[in-house]
Amino acid sequence: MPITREAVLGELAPIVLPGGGTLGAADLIRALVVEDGLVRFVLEVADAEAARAMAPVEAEARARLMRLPGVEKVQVVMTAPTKPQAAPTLKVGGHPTPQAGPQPIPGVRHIIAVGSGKGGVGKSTVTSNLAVALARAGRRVGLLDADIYGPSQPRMMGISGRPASPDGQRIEPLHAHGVTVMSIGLMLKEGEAVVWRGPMLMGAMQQMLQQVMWGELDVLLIDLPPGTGDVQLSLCQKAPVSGAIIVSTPQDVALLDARRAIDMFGKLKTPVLGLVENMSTYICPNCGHEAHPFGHGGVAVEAETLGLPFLGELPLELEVRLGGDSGRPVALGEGPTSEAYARLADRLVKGGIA
Ligand SMILES: Nc1ncnc2c1ncn2[C@@H]1O[C@H](COP(=O)(O)OP(=O)(O)OP(=O)(O)O)[C@@H](O)[C@H]1O
Repeated sequence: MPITREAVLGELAPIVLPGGGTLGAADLIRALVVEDGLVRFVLEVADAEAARAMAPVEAEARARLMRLPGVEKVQVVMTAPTKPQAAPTLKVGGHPTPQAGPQPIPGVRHIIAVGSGKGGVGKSTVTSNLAVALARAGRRVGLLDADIYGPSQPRMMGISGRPASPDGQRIEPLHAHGVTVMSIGLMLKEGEAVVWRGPMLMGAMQQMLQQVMWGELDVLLIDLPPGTGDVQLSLCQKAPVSGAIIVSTPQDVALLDARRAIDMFGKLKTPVLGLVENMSTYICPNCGHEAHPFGHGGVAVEAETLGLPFLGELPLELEVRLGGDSGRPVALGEGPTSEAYARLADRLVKGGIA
């Protein structure tokens, strides 16, 4: 049986702290990730001295979790919260400011999150191409790259450079192919985000949503990190997300992961708009032969089983990768893939969500 977050939290909550009280009541667990046999989380402590005092708590947490069936590895990191900055700063990733529930982004009509159960299924490719297809259909489109662990939109959309901030508070997004673009990758030094904890991710998401000057947009697409984690949670808590699109390849394993992602959006009360099958049909550029290297139709069947809309199939095509690597999404041109994206865009527009 897979380990659940609830089981992990249930195991950790009763552990007694050195100064009295319990771990659960003190709310010190951050960035909990439960993935296959691995459980990792951050214990937030006041300072180095508190961290030393917490060593037995950490040991007990490890021991308790290792006794849970299915747990193979436990990673615990203790960190002290960063001190609040005195002046407004453009530093991305500070603690979030208190916010009472999801807050609309002024000027932005719809927010669509693009997620996937696992990495490498083409989520970023789909997001950039869909953004371009929507812009070609006359929509005012924004694209936020929130894939904190592997931001790829600067490369895929062909943008670079640090965004300007005229007043030190608001951030000016960049523009490419008719789309307003912001990537968390443009604000960070390489490798920086990898060490971020839950609250810092929340702060960064809040900044990207509220401090970027998005202007008037019909739709803002958000390229999420793969899987289910703190960024997804922050986004759905901080912004009124109209819905989520789940990208998957036809392979079963990807589908299993996709199901987890769908489940998470359900728990976060974010409607799943539908499933997209990427890397579906392969059309040989030389002879025109159609093949299905990863199987075919699995995502449509899964969508039906789950009672979710199937939004379309996107071919596996060399041009897609070349377009992504050169900063010119294939949806800018003509051909079967571009047409498939135009159909997907049209569906969203006709559905009144883009
Ligand atoms: N339909 C496609 N045809 C050919 N290549 C594709 C297709 N979709 C994606 N790719 C290529 O597959 C690789 C992974 O795609 P991408 O980065 O979009 O995946 P991802 O799901 O966003 O991954 P991650 O979340 O790990 O960043 C890229 O090199 C991309 O160009």
